[in-house]
Amino acid sequence: MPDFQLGSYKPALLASRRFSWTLLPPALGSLALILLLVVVVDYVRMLQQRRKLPPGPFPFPLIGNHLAIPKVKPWLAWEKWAAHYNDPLLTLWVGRKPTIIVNDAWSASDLLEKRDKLYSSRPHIIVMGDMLNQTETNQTCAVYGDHWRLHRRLTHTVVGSQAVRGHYSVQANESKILTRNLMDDATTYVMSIERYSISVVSIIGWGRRIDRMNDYIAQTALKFMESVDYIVPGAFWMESIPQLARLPSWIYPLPSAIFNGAKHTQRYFYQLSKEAAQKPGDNFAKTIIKGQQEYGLADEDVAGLTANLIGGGVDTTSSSIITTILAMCAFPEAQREAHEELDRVVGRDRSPALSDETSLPYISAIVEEALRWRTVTVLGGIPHAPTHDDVYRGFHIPAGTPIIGNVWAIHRHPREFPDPDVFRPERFLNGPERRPYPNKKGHNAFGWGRRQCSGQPLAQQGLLLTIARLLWAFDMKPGLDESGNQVRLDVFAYTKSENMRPEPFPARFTPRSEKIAEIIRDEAERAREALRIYDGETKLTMENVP
Ligand code: HEM
Repeated sequence: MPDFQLGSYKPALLASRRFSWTLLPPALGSLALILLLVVVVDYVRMLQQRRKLPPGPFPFPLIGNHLAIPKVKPWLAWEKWAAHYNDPLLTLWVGRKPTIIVNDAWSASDLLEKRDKLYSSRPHIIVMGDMLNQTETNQTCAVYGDHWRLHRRLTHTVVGSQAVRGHYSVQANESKILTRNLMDDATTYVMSIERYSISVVSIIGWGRRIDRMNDYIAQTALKFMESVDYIVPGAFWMESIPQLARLPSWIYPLPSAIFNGAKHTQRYFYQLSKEAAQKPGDNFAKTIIKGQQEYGLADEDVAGLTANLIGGGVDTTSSSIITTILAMCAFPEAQREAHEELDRVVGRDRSPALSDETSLPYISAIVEEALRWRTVTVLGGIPHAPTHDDVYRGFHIPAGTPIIGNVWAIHRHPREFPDPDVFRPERFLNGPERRPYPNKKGHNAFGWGRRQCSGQPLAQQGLLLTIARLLWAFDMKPGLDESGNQVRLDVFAYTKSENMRPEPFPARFTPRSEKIAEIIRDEAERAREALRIYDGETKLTMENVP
């Protein structure tokens, strides 16, 4: 009779000087049996834990709901699943661990705003965290604690509400150039908007203006931003089975390829910051490099702090502007109201200025509605996680559980936003269309509680001044097809990225008068002169970084 006990085989195997194949099948059998037992015990644990968690699809052992999670725009399915289970909270098993998806504003606020002392950490993230070497060194992924606080404080010095007043003229000048670019060539309006967003943060971060869209840093930045999709549950097997990330590279080369690439990118951003520190004038990189020793920052921390200006601020801002253009083309009555307000407050003989901001409530409402209507960060950026176990509505939420706000569902809930796909700035005016919402702002485009977007003041200031200027300048209309007919716009045609934006659509930007066209040209020229102090090239590339 073969012996199926691994324990008794071990000495036999070791003692045997010549390997005997006859021993292998029973040994493997025993191993398989033990593994099976481990899996069964673990599955029983999962199922017991599941009984105390919010509802959700039934998980498989080891892989949980990995196969059930749609690989494209999963937020659409989660909105439906929450309705199916009749609960705004939904549990998904990413491998052996639960993730909670929150599908309405009030539950999200209960957890992430009212209990923000508990829910302001981040879960252990394998790909975007460990693989990209960001778990310890980047504010976006760092766990709640002193190191994260230091990062947040430093970021605040450059994009906090006080600091951003100092960036107004850079944003205003770049938006004047953007307006002229749209007037001159509507076919490249998306690229012009991206150049504008990158240039603003590049000047603030490294003191260097981006003049061309094919600029090396701009292109590197755009590539860098693609990593935002690494966070979507179900995107990587490694997230479901973290052990895969520890396999030797000759078996599974992906983890080390990602890690080495990330280290290289961090070296690049560090060197870029060191280079910027030598420039005349102020920039964020200079401040951080100067304080590196005093704050005890590793080179990777410096890279993270500076690169976050791009990672956080470029795609988000560009996509929100493009969304607003889509809304203006698709909902001309909102555009008419905006023009009426601008004509009344600003007139057509000068462009809007900082002092007009408080007198343009409808334009402000357009910005808020655009952030609500098609929120760029459709899953609220990066998941939160509680630092301790918690009980909410009788559910037991273990420490470290990823909590994802499904902003797609939250911002389209008909209770808060009737006819949610209709663009109605009136929702954000203090009139009858304003519905109760758990926070004063009336939406969560910038996240929740202590973790909410550090760059919000910069983003809001830039969006308001840019949208006001574009609306003052142009009649925005859908582009024309080959037969000269206006194209039909699809307000649901959005990319599948977690930082979503409209699929490309043609648009026309017609100056609202001859005089306005003249002002656009004149202001752009003067803005270009004012920004000349930030001109300059860098020889540093990813290929030659030391
Ligand atoms: C329309 C523009 C923007 C939107 C919609 C947006 C949205 C978000 C969201 C949803 C989060 C996650 C919040 C949470 O976890 O609760 C976030 C975090 C963050 N954002 Fe933004 N963001 C924008 C612009 C910016 C800009 C301009 C910067 C910097 C220049 C920036 C830097 C950051 C940083 C550093 C974090 C991490 C905060 C932390 O974990 O402590 N963002 N953003």
